[in-house]
Amino acid sequence: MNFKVFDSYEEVSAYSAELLAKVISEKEDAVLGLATGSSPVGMYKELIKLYEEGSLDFSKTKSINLDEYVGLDGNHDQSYRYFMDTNLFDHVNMDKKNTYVPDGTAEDLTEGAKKYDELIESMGGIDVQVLGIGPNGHIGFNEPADELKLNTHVAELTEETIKANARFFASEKDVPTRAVTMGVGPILKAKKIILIASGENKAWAVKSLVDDVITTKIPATLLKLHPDVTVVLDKEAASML
Ligand SMILES: N[C@@H]1[C@@H](O)[C@H](O)[C@@H](COP(=O)(O)O)O[C@@H]1O
Repeated sequence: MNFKVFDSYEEVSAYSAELLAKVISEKEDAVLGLATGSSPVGMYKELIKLYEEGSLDFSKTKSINLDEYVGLDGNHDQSYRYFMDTNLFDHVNMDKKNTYVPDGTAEDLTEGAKKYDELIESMGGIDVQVLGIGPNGHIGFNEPADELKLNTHVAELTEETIKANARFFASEKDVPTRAVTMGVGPILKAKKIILIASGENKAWAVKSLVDDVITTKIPATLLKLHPDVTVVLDKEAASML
């Protein structure tokens, strides 16, 4: 794992955008594994800037997102589809039909999850996967547990994650309790991974990335098995390293 620590979130965002832009400049039809949450918002802003300056072209890229809340359709302002549209897709020349987010309203969620894995395979896998990290070490919605799921599946959110994400909803009881998430399989199969973390509340989870332990109780520790992970941090998130 390669750790990069910056003084500010702005620098974290600019550096992460640079890494992603490099992948696109080397492969114009790159498959981008994208994430939601507050961590990558600044990176998306930087990518839009690069696009507007004419130094980045998304026309041939495809994207596949990590997760989506069960029960929220793409028009709900807290759905991850809506997040991606408003934070990135609506502002760059990406063909919307090449952007994929799991369907949290599918009648048969299990079947939908299976199809999502087939879709990832049919795209030839993910060239670069962007990740945030939960304060408890979750990635996507792969929550700490005795065992983890390999493939895309429906996940129950932990109490801690519901609390952490409540800030985006009117109240805690409005936070969906389930989500469709990629399993750790497709994440670890991505050719390259960029994990972004900022703020002191991520310091504990970030610290778990540097010791000699891999545990499903802290899903992000599985990333230690991957040969090309860059962890981009501000100094608060790096404060326990
Ligand atoms: N499912 C998402 C994750 O994909 C995200 O990485 C994490 C951190 O979010 P944030 O970046 O807002 O701290 O929490 C959410 O629950």
